[in-house]
Amino acid sequence: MKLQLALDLVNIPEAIELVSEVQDSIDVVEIGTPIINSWGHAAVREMKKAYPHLTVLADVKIMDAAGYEVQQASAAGADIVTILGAAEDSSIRGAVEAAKKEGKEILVDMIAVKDIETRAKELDQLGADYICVHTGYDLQAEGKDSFEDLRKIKAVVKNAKTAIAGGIKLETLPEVIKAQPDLVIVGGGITTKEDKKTAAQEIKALINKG
Ligand SMILES: O=C(CO)[C@H](O)[C@H](O)COP(=O)(O)O
Repeated sequence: MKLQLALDLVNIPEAIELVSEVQDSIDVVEIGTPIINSWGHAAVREMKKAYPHLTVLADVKIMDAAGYEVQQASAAGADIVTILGAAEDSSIRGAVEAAKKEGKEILVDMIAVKDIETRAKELDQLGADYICVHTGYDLQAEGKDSFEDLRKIKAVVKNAKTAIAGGIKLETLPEVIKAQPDLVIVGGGITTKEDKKTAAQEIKALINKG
């Protein structure tokens, strides 16, 4: 199990500064959608330049023109690029093809997908590298989580790696670990803490215990 730090509500210098505190505990650093919407691919480029040893994920949440979008994010330095599970199959195929060509990976975000099991099976066949269950901020505010969805996709996915995102913190991590995803994505569970280094270390230690 790997740990991905999601950076959403910071600017580029703040993102780079924050990673300096936690880099020893994380495997992947995510440039979140709000950062990319505000500052573009420059955020991906700057992060990769600052931490070439870290895997950088660009959370561009692609919905269309997938091959082009993957190629642009890859050129900026992204190692993993996200696309929405609700996108057309042809877009998923385009994203997977473009990523393969660049030696990158695709993470499919299942946010707002209603029939998680059926779509996860299809995405697995279409060659997704990761399939990620995700409770976005708006549903987190209604008290929802993705633990049950993770168990559902784990039961049907044969080739892709699995991931989970959305409101995960130290207290809820044991529930996540039980389902054994390949990638655990944590944003606020680290970034909102006064002592981010310790928060990341504690989360990583629990993940390493498995
Ligand atoms: O993609 C996202 C929101 O759309 C976030 O990056 C993801 O939900 C992880 O952040 P948090 O742990 O704070 O929920």
